[in-house]
Amino acid sequence: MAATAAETAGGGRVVRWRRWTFASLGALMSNLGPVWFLVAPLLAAYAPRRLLLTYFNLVLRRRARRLLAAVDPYVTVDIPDPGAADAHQQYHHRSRLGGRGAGDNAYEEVKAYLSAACSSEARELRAEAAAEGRGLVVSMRDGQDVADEFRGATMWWSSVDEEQQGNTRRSQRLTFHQRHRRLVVDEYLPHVRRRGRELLFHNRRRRLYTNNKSLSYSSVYHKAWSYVNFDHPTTFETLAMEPAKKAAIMEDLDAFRRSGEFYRRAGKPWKRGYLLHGPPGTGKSTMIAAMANYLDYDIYDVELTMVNDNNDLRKLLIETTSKSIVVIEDIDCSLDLTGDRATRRPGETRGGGGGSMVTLSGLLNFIDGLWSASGGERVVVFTTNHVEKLDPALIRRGRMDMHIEMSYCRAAAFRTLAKNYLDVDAHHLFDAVDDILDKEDITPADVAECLMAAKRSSDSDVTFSLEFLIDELKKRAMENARVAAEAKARAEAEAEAQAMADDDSEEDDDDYSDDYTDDDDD
Ligand SMILES: Nc1ncnc2c1ncn2[C@@H]1O[C@H](COP(=O)(O)OP(=O)(O)OP(=O)(O)O)[C@@H](O)[C@H]1O
Repeated sequence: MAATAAETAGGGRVVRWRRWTFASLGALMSNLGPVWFLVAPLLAAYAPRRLLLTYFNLVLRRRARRLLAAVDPYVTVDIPDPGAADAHQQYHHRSRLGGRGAGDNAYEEVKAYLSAACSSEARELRAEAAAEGRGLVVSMRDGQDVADEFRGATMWWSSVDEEQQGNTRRSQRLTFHQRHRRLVVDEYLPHVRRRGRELLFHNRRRRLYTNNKSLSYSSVYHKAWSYVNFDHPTTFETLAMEPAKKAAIMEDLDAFRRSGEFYRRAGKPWKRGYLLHGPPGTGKSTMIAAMANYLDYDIYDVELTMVNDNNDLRKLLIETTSKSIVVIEDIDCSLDLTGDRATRRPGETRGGGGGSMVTLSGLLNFIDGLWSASGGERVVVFTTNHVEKLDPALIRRGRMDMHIEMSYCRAAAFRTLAKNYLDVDAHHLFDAVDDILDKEDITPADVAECLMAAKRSSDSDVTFSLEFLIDELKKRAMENARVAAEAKARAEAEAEAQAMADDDSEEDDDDYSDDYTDDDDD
């Protein structure tokens, strides 16, 4: 009974506690009523999901993946758009600067590859104006797939847009069977990028760069090069030159272009040097344009007088890109070829005024040495009107691999100019023109100028144009003869004056030695 009373007393305490607890909870709930109304469904929906997710991540994920692989054996790789406002432009900026940062170009390269692949495959396409270069870039519309066969394996590509933190992120998605994983990583993706790079390179607009004046201080905003788009129409076909000589140059360029592997194996920089020499107007600049068009290269025209010193020259040349022609025109005028300017005081040049401190050895060291480190293919062209003035160190073989003499216009070169300007292959007046050109040294520039003038006078009359040309050539021949005669007379007069001056000085010496002897005698 006592026990019962105690139990009753204990039960009463419990009941009281319970009551108090429920009463308190009731009060709390009634206070939190509206909040609870919101929180309760969230708790109900979220907490178990969260718990489930945590459990899945900790315990089941690996097993689920293994299970999934058995069920779905396909692997996807996303190549995301780096998201730059103008990624295409960036591609060109980076790739033209020697391929630095090339890792970021994967998206553009894949897009270019797919542009070629998908235009025949996908049915819903998007065409955008190329940021650089010609025409349109065709790509897949979102949700479109294209299949690409590679070494017997099928790869699927699709273009996907995904929302990420409020931004739309575009990727090119590659899907393939997991058994092709090695093939994709080792061969297919490198193949896609290589082909894409080639397409982008081919599609780009070529450029003619000129160097800006070097600053005496370094500035991140200073651009070493400025450029314009290069659209020169000259080709080897329109270049007036002996056909055999022309063919030899084209063969040499072809061999160079194909020899990347050889240069790599031999551990030599992949470069080739050409020395173009000949009188003004024989087509040295025209030849450079023809080479650039033939090789599909950019041109870097280096004005050495704008370069402070060897260090600046090095910085300048290191920024030139692969597949380019680096040109130094009139090398005999731009450099002191007989002495090393490094021995001069800063700011002192041949004439004593301020100017470039680039030395021949600086230029040669760079061409021979440092470029090997930067890789890529480069053609170096020096031009001069006076090959006889050049330092042998500059023109020795191996440095300047091919010496090309640009000569006066003879019969074969005239045929090309007649075709270019008059669109004619044969004419009875050609023999008369050949006669003059065989005897007289007239440059292709002069012949071209006469043909232009004739064309302006009578647009379609070939006979009139050739007669006009013959008259002009005769006048120039006479003018040449007059200039030559004057030069000869001047040279003879100078020689005579020199001889007289030598005689006088000999007489003075004799007088002086006589006086001296007389004084001695005294
Ligand atoms: N071999 C050539 N073939 C076709 N056109 C030529 C040739 N040579 C000269 N010309 C014509 O003459 C113009 C001047 O020639 P170009 O500037 O190439 O000569 P250059 O030898 O470089 O002269 P310079 O030494 O004065 O720079 C060219 O724009 C071109 O129209």
